[in-house]
Amino acid sequence: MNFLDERILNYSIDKSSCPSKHCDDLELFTKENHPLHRMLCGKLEASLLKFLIHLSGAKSVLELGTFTGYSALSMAEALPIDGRVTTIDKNKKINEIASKFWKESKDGDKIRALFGDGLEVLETLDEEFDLIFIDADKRNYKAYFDKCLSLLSKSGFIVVDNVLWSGRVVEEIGKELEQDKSTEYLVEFNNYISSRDDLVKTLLPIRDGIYLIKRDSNA
Ligand SMILES: C[S@@+](CC[C@H](N)C(=O)[O-])C[C@H]1O[C@@H](n2cnc3c(N)ncnc32)[C@H](O)[C@@H]1O
Repeated sequence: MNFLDERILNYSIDKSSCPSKHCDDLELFTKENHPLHRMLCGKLEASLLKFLIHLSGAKSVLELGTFTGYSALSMAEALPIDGRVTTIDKNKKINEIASKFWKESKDGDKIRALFGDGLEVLETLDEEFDLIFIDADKRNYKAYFDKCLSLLSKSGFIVVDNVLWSGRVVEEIGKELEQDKSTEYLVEFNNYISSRDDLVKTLLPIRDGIYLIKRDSNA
């Protein structure tokens, strides 16, 4: 869900540095060919991810939830030549779309795709990441976060998508909107993050809610 009026969203996109035409083609292809295209992070969030990479000088990015490879390619475009995006997804089939578009992009060879259950694949990694983008199943958000924190470089940060879950996180359980399991996981996750004094965090009501989190170096 977008919390912004569509005209304001489009105006913001128009005034931002957005992913390339190649990413636009991938986004369009996904919209025309995949029933779950709403899972795409979209232009404005991709623009924010790119900006954060430029701002922080991140070189090593980890993503949980590749889908058709849109956010991975957007982030790869912002990385220096020796930068790398490692992206994990359990669904190898959708990844065929990602691979096709990545191969056609000059930035595609910065992307390494790993397949399997997110938590299991995370256990196999023993390197540090400057930016970690969590955008997979909501059930495992807390477990992903805890593991990802241990893989973060000293000045690294974590971006977590969909934390407002179309606004359901503020609905009272049993009232108006039927609370689904994912809402419960997200409410728990958001409470967990906000309760931790060792973290600096800001929750942005952009698109479906984006949590930016890093260790508090003063704590
Ligand atoms: C919201 S989509 C990712 C969208 C992508 N980041 C983008 O913006 O283009 C979520 C992805 O998480 C993957 N996923 C769900 N559960 C998973 C799990 N347990 N392990 C790994 N990937 C998982 C799904 O297959 C899906 O492709």
